[in-house]
Amino acid sequence: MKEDFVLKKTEAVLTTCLANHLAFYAYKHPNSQHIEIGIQKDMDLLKYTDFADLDGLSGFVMAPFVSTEQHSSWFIRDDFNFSSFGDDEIELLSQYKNTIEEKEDKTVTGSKQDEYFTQIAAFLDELKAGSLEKAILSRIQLEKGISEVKRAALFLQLCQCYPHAFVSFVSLPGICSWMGASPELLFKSQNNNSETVALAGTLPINKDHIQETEWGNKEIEEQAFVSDYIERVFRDNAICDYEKIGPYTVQAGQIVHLKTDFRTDANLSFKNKARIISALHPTPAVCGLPKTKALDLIKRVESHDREYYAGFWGPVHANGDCALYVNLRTMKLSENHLSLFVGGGITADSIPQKEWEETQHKAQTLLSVINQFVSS
Ligand SMILES: C=C(O[C@H]1C=CC=C(C(=O)O)[C@@H]1O)C(=O)O
Repeated sequence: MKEDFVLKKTEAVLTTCLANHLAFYAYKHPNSQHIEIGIQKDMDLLKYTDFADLDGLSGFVMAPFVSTEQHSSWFIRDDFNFSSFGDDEIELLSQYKNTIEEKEDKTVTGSKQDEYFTQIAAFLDELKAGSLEKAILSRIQLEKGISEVKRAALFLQLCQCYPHAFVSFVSLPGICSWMGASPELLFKSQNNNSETVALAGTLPINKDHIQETEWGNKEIEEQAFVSDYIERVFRDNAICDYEKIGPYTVQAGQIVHLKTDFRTDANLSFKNKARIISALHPTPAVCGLPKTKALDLIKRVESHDREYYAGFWGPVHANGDCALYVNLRTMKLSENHLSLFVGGGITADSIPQKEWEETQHKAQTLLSVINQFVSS
């Protein structure tokens, strides 16, 4: 009963924010159903270049895959924070309105299947020549748009369907709006404990007991690249004392991944954390190895701008704690379209058809929920 009341109120708050063009974020952590909402009163959003500049602030970051003039790293202040619901908040919220109108994204295009196969062939040429070990190829799947009035309900449904994911919805009126259910932590720090994960390798679920999943060499190797990279970042940042658990199999919707957890209680200043975050991002789970060569290949071959896909997002607290997740299983919401961004790690052993199917499975994470709204 109380739960229903909170859900209704959450939906009403988000709907009011959307109607009044207020910049907001909403999210739930993995393994929690508690939804946090933060709303900024004005459109004076903070563009930051160095995460260290956010020291002492409380709000939410949304960082792109690569910072460009069009796609900045944003910080949204939590002028209103609706973690506990009183009676007067919606009333209070109605007093704030931005006049910015959402622009229709005219550049929006999906990736065609034959284009994906041409691109993967270009990736494989480079990988087989040995100039790099792994690179992530992504594509955009275009779907029909969801009207603004249904977006809050869509977010709540995603929260329900993916209890183990970081589910998030960010709306920056006149700039962009994204929603997703990420299985991948980039960096979390709470009470002097810091964690990250190496998540890579994908197979469809086909067993009742996921721990019995039989992983092939390609997946084991691509996940090991990410683990090795994290250990290198820890070493470079003088973190010698850490716990490493895995790799083990985890479920993310109808697919499974290999995951290794890394935890340390090393005393990290906010500056240290900022340095580690910028070294981790973009990890070899979304970019590749070596990082600069993979970035170059992605820029040359992919025909779309990744924007905030494979960037990171999450809350930052005034005491220096943060919980940042890789922006995966995600979509950009435009007036007439949903752009689902999906990708996968390509190595010299990749089989193009299998990689294509993997991106289809990943798209299902959001599609299975979206479809309930399109038909309703
Ligand atoms: C790049 C994506 O997933 C990454 C995370 C887990 C498994 C992955 C893989 O098996 O390729 C990717 O590295 C995506 O979902 O778009």
